[in-house]
Amino acid sequence: MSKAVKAAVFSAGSWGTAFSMVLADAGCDVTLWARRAEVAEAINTTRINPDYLPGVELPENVRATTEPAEALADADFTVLSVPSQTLRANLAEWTPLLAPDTVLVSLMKGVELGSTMRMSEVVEDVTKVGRDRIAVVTGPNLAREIAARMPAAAVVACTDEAVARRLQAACHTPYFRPYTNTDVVGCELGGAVKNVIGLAVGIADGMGLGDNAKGSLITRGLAETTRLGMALGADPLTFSGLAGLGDLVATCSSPLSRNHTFGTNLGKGMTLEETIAVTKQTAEGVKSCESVADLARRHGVEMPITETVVDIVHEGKPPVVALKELMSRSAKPERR
Ligand SMILES: NC(=O)C1=CN([C@@H]2O[C@H](COP(=O)(O)OP(=O)(O)OC[C@H]3O[C@@H](n4cnc5c(N)ncnc54)[C@H](O)[C@@H]3O)[C@@H](O)[C@H]2O)C=CC1
Ligand SMILES: O=C(CO)COP(=O)(O)O
Repeated sequence: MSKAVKAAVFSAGSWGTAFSMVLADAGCDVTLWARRAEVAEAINTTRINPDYLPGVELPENVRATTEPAEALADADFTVLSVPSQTLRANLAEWTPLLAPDTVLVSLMKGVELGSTMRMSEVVEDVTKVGRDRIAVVTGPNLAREIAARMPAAAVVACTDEAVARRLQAACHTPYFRPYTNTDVVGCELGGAVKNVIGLAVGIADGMGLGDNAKGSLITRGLAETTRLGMALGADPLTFSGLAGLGDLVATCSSPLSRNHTFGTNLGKGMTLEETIAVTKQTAEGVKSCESVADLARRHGVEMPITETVVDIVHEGKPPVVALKELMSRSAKPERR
C-alpha cells in the first residue's frame, strides 16, 4: 500500500481549515497549525474549529498543532493561508523547518504592500525555493460552502505542470474539482484583484445602485484586471477562467464574501472604523487595493475602479462623489 500524502496547513483560519478538510477528504494526512493553543486543542478533542468554522466536523485525518516543526516534518505539501501582509514575517520563521522537497502552496489572495509582490513571489523571495516547487490554489472557493462540501471548481497553478498535477490529485474530491494551469501570474492576480472589485461591488450594493451597476463593475473590473495581467505577462484567457471571472462572480454575488460585505457596509454609510470593527475575518482587498494600485502605476496600467476603491477606503472620499467621478470619465471604446 502506498504511503499517504502529507500536508501541513498554516493556519487554522476559515480557508486553511476548510482546505484541510478538502485535502483530508482526498486522502492526505493533514497537520493544521493553529496560532492559539485553545483552537488546536478544540480541533483535536471535538474535531471542530469553533472560531472559524463552527458546526463543521473535520475528518479524523486532520490533526492540529501549535508547533510549526511538528506540522512541517516530512510534509509533501506546505500550504500557506495566513493574511497576505503577514506572510513574509511568518514564513521567515518557518523556512528553516521546511521539509527538503516540500511543495509550497499559496491559498492567499493578496499583493504585498511596499514590494507589490504576489504571494508566490514572497514565498520565493523568503524561502529561495525554485518556482517549480511553488504552487497556488485559487478560484470561486468561499470557505463556508466548501466546508459544507458544496460543489466547486478551482485552479491549481504551478509553472511545473507535473507539480500542478500532483497537487490536483492531492485535493481532488467529489465536491472539489481542481483544474491545472501553468499561468501562475494570471491566477494570482485574478484572486487578488477580485477582492478589490468585490469591495467596489459591495459599495455599489450598499448604496442600492442595482444590478446593472453590478454587471458593469464586474465586467469593467475584469477588464482592468486583464490589462494589469497582460502588462505582467499573464495569459489574458486566464481571466475568463475560474481564477478570474469565476471567482469574481462568486465574490460579487455572495453575502459570505468578507470583501463584498465590507464594501456593502461602507456603501450603506458606515465609517471605515465602524466597518473594521464589525469585520471579524480577513478582507484582503482593504489592504491590497493599495498594493494593486501601486503595482498598476509602476507598470503604467490604468485601473480606475481600483483607484476609486483606494479613494473611498483610504482617502475617505464619499462613495457618491467617487461614483460621479467614475461615471464622468472620458468616453472611450470598450476594449481599452
Ligand atoms: N475565506 C475564504 O473563503 C477564502 C479565503 N482565501 C484567502 O485565504 C487567505 C486567508 O484567509 P482566511 O482563512 O479567510 O482568513 P481568516 O481571517 O479566516 O483566518 C486568518 C488566519 O490567519 C491567522 N493569523 C492572523 N494574523 C496572523 C499573523 N499575524 N500571523 C499568523 N497568523 C495569523 C488567524 O489566526 C487565522 O487562523 C486570504 O488571503 C484569503 O484571501 C481564499 C479563498 C477563500
Ligand atoms: O476568495 C474568496 C472566494 O473565492 C473569499 O472571498 P472573501 O475573502 O471576500 O470572503
